[in-house]
Amino acid sequence: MTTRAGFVALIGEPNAGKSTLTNQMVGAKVSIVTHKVQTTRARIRGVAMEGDAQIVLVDTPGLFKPRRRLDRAMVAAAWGGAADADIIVLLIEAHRGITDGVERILENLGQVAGKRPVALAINKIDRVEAPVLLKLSEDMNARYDFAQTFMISAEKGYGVADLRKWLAAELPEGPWLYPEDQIADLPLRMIAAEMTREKLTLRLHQELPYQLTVETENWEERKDGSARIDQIVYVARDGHKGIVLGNKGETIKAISKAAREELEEFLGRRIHLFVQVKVREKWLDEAERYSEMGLDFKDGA
Ligand SMILES: Nc1nc2c(ncn2[C@@H]2O[C@H](COP(=O)(O)OP(=O)(O)OP(=O)(O)O)[C@@H](O)[C@H]2O)c(=O)[nH]1
Repeated sequence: MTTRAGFVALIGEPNAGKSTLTNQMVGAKVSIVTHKVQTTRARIRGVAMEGDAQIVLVDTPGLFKPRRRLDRAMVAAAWGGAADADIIVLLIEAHRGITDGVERILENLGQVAGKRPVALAINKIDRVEAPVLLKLSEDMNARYDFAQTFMISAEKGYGVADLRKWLAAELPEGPWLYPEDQIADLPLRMIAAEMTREKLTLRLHQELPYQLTVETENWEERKDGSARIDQIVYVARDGHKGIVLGNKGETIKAISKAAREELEEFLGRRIHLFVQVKVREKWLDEAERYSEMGLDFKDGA
């Protein structure tokens, strides 16, 4: 059997539908979809199987105009993800057309992509009429030599199977990157970490969440059908630890409770969630950890 495997980077403006598409392709709620922009900080990988191919989806943060230091790092991260990938998929919104943001992406695309194939996925086709869609497809293809154009609705699932099939066929031959029996578990651990991170984002000062990371360290199934999940929130500084813990641990307790409730609803069973907060010194300098998460801070940020 010839197997194929590789990385597919989804790039696009905030809200283009990258998380929705990842979830649709993988078949599980891997990254948390919210109506707020720029919620996806780290690259969250979902693994989609298509025949003998393993498609590792890299869900990049939205590409947007950098303002602050961390914003610039996030843009670098988004492009970093694309630069590492075997295939790039540029996701745009059908009803918004070629926005300034899309223009900016197009400007850099050739350089980042090099010889890698770039597919265009026009998303949210449920929101426009066919002539608008065809015109947009023509205009985009006049600006860049896309390997293929897909018209999809990530939300409704239209066109997603075609995209997945095409990606599978384009990926290089090679062994799978994740063992088959781990694929089901992998997204769950990420989902659990994402849920906690989302609660942290909602609860804390807006700057802080970008500087912390949540990892699911342990997942233990219990005989009574419940599961014990241990997570660690890594922060950059001692001061941040205090903020995350809150007065007498109030903040972290509230966050854990909210995350546990969402997890229980998502999984449909009882969950015992234990969240610890730890300082990872020089977290911002740990290039290795960043690249693990898909964040690349080398770009002068
Ligand atoms: N009508 C319609 N809405 C969609 C479709 N796909 C996604 N959306 C909506 O668009 C919004 C943004 O989707 P996300 O998947 O969060 O977008 P994203 O690109 O991951 O956003 P960031 O992570 O912030 O960069 C959500 O409200 C989705 O429900 C679609 O095919 N049709």
